[in-house]
Amino acid sequence: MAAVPDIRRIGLIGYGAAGRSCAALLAAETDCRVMVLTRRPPADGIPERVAFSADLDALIAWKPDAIIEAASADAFAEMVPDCLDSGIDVVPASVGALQSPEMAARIHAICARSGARLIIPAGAVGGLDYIAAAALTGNIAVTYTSRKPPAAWAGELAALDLADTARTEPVTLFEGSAPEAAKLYPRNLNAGLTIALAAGFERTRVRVIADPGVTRNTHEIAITGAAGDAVLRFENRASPDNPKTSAITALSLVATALRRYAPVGT
Ligand SMILES: NC(=O)C1=CN([C@@H]2O[C@H](COP(=O)(O)OP(=O)(O)OC[C@H]3O[C@@H](n4cnc5c(N)ncnc54)[C@H](O)[C@@H]3O)[C@@H](O)[C@H]2O)C=CC1
Ligand SMILES: O=C([O-])CC(=O)C(=O)O
Repeated sequence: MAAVPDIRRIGLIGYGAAGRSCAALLAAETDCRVMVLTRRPPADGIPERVAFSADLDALIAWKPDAIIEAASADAFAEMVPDCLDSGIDVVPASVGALQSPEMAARIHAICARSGARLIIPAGAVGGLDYIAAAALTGNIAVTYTSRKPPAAWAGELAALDLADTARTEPVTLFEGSAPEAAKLYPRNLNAGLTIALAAGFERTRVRVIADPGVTRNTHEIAITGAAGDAVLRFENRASPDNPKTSAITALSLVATALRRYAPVGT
């Protein structure tokens, strides 16, 4: 591993709920410099040590040590391949973009060629180390259940004419595979695909529930297999700026990006 540089340079794609939190967290590290790629740089409230650009070439030319993607599945498809092709590691929030077999194959080919890594963060959940370890037995079944308050599903419930129903009872929006879930709900099911990457797509089932009985974004992962059984449950506070996104997501993205500098670490 290369020596830790005096100044750590992190790029950031997206300046929405998660992106703003990432920028603030990174700016609090005095030896970090951040360049944010966003279509509309803010006029004020810019944290110290944070610069903005609307141009991917400028971000890549700045030579960040790593880039955090915190924008969307579309932004992932538009920009992450070029970042990796330039030899820059990427920590993506929009992991659901890998539901597309074509995109996954393209990313693998680019990384093999450039030596860069796509480093998948735990994001809104955890326990991926356990799941990946248990999956080595070849005998594992995982059920992931996402329960969020109806506010996190406002647009989707309205489109299905289920907004009134979801005010009083849980509405199951989806049951099936993780890639299908991420394709159908790219802004809400990155966690499902993250778990499936650790467990294996064919071993992971996903349930998605808009639940008026929960106030937090609640994720349950039930694992059964040859190594043992486990149930993991995460009750995440939502980001104040986006009810779909758990606040822990930005913390996970930054922790993952900074972990690459640690000479000793998890
Ligand atoms: N991995 C995980 O566990 C989780 C992942 N996410 C994902 O993280 C990402 C960011 O989430 P939030 O910050 O809550 O979303 P947000 O909607 O609050 O912010 C996204 C920002 O990215 C910008 N953006 C989107 N597409 C773009 C493009 N093609 N080019 C340039 N800018 C673009 C938007 O204008 C917006 O400012 C989303 O893809 C979300 O689904 C969210 C929660 C958990
Ligand atoms: O933030 C969360 O609770 C999970 C989420 O939106 C996702 O997996 O895309």
